[in-house]
Amino acid sequence: MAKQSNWIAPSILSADFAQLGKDVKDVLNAGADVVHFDVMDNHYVPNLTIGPLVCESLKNYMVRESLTAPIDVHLMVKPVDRVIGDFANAGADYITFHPEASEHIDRSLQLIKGAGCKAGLVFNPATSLSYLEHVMDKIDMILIMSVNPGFGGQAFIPHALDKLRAARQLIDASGKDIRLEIDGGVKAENIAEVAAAGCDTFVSGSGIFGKANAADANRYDTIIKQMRAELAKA
Ligand SMILES: O=C(CO)[C@H](O)[C@H](O)COP(=O)(O)O
Ligand SMILES: [Fe+2]
Repeated sequence: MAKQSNWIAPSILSADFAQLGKDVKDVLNAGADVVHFDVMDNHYVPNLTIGPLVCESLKNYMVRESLTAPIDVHLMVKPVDRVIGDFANAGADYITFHPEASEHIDRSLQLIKGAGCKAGLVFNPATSLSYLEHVMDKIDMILIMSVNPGFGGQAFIPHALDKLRAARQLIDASGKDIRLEIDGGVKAENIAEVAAAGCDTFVSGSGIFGKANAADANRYDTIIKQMRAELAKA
């Protein structure tokens, strides 16, 4: 299966939550493709962020503003299953979870698909891709973490590039349309190298929102253009 089109996925973890709708609208209008929505529970990871209520508000706002980008919910929660329906009802398009956080990975995937969402597994820097062995036919996305989960603004762990290459081989061998996403420390400076390793979906939080001047409605144009230009080189 050929690599899918490149998607830039701003992580709203680094947005201004006091004006979340506006930040999302402006970054999508600048050319971003997906809204990456980080859910942290202060249990699976040592940080606490946002839940289905915020997802629903954001989805409703996006519908009102005719913004059609998918919402990509990255669950960093344990247990996983109880919140799947809540996020599906709140408008999630993709729901990904960490296999270590689920007692029954196949059941969690079934719950996500049964709720009408696309499903994916997330791999921490030290988590083996072997969790994929029996579920390749049930997933739509593989997310490789290039930082340990829990915080934005961390440095990219280079070993993630080897993991991307290995995941790309598995996807190509499966012949399935599975997106390969990276998350953590992605910036305009390293996005081409990440793409060359086989990635097609690029989460970036501080690399996008950290660069902006809050007063300027076109504040994300330059960084998104720069990322696209780098991707064109890969
Ligand atoms: O899942 C995450 C952290 O667990 C975030 O999506 C990620 O850290 C994005 O932030 P940055 O691009 O600043 O590293
Ligand atoms: Fe994330």
